[in-house]
Amino acid sequence: MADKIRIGVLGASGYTGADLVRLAYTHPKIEITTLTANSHAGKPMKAVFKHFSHVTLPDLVTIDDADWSSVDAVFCGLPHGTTQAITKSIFQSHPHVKILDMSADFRLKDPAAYKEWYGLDHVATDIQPEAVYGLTELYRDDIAKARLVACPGCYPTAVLLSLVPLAKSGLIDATDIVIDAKSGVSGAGRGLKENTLFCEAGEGLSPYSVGKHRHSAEIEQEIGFAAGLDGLRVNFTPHLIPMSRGELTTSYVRMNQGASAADLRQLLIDAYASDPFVTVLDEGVLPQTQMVRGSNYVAMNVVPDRIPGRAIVISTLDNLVKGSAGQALQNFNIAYGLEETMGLKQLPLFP
Ligand SMILES: NC(=O)C1=CN([C@@H]2O[C@H](COP(=O)(O)OP(=O)(O)OC[C@H]3O[C@@H](n4cnc5c(N)ncnc54)[C@H](OP(=O)(O)O)[C@@H]3O)[C@@H](O)[C@H]2O)C=CC1
Ligand SMILES: CC(=O)N[C@@H](CCC(=O)OP(=O)(O)O)C(=O)O
Repeated sequence: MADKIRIGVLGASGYTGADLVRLAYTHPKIEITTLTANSHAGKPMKAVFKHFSHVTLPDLVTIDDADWSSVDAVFCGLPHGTTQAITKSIFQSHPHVKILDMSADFRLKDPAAYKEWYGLDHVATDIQPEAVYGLTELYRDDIAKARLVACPGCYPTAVLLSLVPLAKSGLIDATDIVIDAKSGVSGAGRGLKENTLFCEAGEGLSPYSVGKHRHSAEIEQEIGFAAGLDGLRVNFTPHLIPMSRGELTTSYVRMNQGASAADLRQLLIDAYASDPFVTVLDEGVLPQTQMVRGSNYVAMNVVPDRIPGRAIVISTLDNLVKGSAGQALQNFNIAYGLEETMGLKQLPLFP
């Protein structure tokens, strides 16, 4: 392998693309060669983002002007729906390129489910079977062999890391899960949206997409696989909170006969004993977004519910790092046989 792996980033003028560039810039095995944008095409990165004022990066170009033969890997931070055609084109015309997609377009295995949740026909169903769901800690072996990695959504990453081992073990009843989730505003992307304006998102807390958020489909798919259940349903309610990054999910679960919250916690400790980015906190210590901000870490814990037979599982991550760009880079490291933590070792930012 050449000393450096040349990467392109689709959607580098967006939040996930820019955070990928931020992390990749100091990665010892990466050379950033191509950055694309839509409305910002033609501009230097430092004209779009103030935090890139100190470094030299390629200027933003349109997707049509990018040369894919000069990259080895592509990270994709495009809105869902705009990802499929370009991914398929690169995948088929440049067999040496690996693609790490941060959008939702290749996460759902069933094209009918994609149509149901995203309201669009999938235009790359022929390459969908090649996509590996990029929840690193659960699919590491498949990611190592994949050319197309569909990185999970930010909420599903927090929820699934904390619940899949429990659902798989049978310690919880996978058919009775209620998830209360909260996200910082960057989760909605950089585009102008009225509910994300400072005056409208600040000093407020808003539930949204109640009973119909599209991440329900991903969560149900993966917990369903883990529990061996078809047609599983979960209750998932997201909220927008006035902070720029970070999210926290609180899952209310019913335990199967005889299990305790301590058993659930011990199972998570054992499941993630050798995973560098998953921290099961000490007994009684509650996850907070401040534990993970700006880092690839996930912090989680389990506490007993006052209602007998129930437990509360809390998980937190940074939506732009472990929830998207960081996990994509972690998957890139695995796909290229590099140390999994390369470029991702920075501790959370505090305060
Ligand atoms: N934000 C988050 O926390 C997370 C986001 N994701 C997913 O990652 C993807 C990117 O999200 P995010 O970075 O937040 O989004 P942003 O809205 O911040 O950025 C979108 C990027 O895509 C470009 N773009 C938009 N439309 C087109 C188009 N038609 N053709 C080509 N390029 C286009 C934009 O270019 P320009 O600005 O120049 O117009 C920009 O670079 C989405 O699929 C999102 O759902 C996944 C996990 C977490
Ligand atoms: C606060 C906020 O709006 N968050 C986004 C989640 C971002 C994400 O993970 O989106 P994808 O699944 O499309 O990749 C949302 O709820 O839609």
